[in-house]
Amino acid sequence: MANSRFPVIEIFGPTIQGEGMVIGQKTMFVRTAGCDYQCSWCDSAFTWNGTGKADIRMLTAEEIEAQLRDIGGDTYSHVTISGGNPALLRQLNELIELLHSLGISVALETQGSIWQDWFLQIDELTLSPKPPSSGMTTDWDQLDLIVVNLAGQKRNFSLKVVVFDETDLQYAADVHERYKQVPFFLQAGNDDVHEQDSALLLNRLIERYKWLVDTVIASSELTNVRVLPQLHAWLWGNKRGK
Ligand SMILES: C[S@@+](CC[C@H](N)C(=O)[O-])C[C@H]1O[C@@H](n2cnc3c(N)ncnc32)[C@H](O)[C@@H]1O
Ligand SMILES: Nc1nc2[nH]cc(C(=O)O)c2c(=O)[nH]1
Ligand code: SF4
Ligand SMILES: [Mg+2]
Repeated sequence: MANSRFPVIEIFGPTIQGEGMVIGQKTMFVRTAGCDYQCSWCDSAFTWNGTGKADIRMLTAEEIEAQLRDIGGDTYSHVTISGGNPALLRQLNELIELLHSLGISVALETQGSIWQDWFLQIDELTLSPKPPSSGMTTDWDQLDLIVVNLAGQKRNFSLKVVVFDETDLQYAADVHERYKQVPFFLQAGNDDVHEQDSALLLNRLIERYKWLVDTVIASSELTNVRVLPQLHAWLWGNKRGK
């Protein structure tokens, strides 16, 4: 009987996947607490900075699935696990296997800092290494290991780098060059994760996305890439649980 408990900070949806390789996919979200990074511009800092502590529930896979069903009823067949860094959770295969047994596909968002064997069970895995503006340092050996393991098993995975400035763009080009065979996504950074005026924020997000699109169009290093915004932030601003 699988009965590990996982630190869950929010379960929400159905919504649409706002980012990356399955953008637009109707999905539920399970957001776990805790992260081994502290990105300067993290739009989910409540998962690791203590401000979301009161919302954390230690749930088993069965309890998570029951809450997904309570909230989403029969309106979903896809679940995205995000965080924080869900790769901190060694037994998460218990949740993945339960969801798979119910015919539900599972996507995952992680920064590529920690490997878990259950990565091989994820249907759509996004690795999002962090550029210099985040203040974080990439562990290239670890990221190499993760990419080699996933590519070696022909898993469905991609790389997604959030870009705020020219230095981040060069980092993105370096990541893409290092892992040329991996589907590559660039994402415009939201540089005001506290703005509550959604109209004001939208103008800013469109402007940042346009800058990134124009810059990538002009780039000779970034050719076989896709450039995306965070669609959920365009629709719902910095609102949590969307
Ligand atoms: C909140 S993180 C959680 C999963 C994992 N820790 C990671 O970073 O991949 C999910 C995604 O949101 C992106 N993200 C976080 N803050 C952002 C921001 N201010 N602007 C754009 N993307 C952001 C991350 O780069 C990552 O791709
Ligand atoms: N709609 C929606 N799409 C997302 N894609 C990645 C997200 C994340 O926080 O990992 C996210 C999120 O928080 N909301
Ligand atoms: S790795 Fe992800 S969750 Fe962790 S601080 Fe960075 S953006 Fe936030
Ligand atoms: Mg998010």
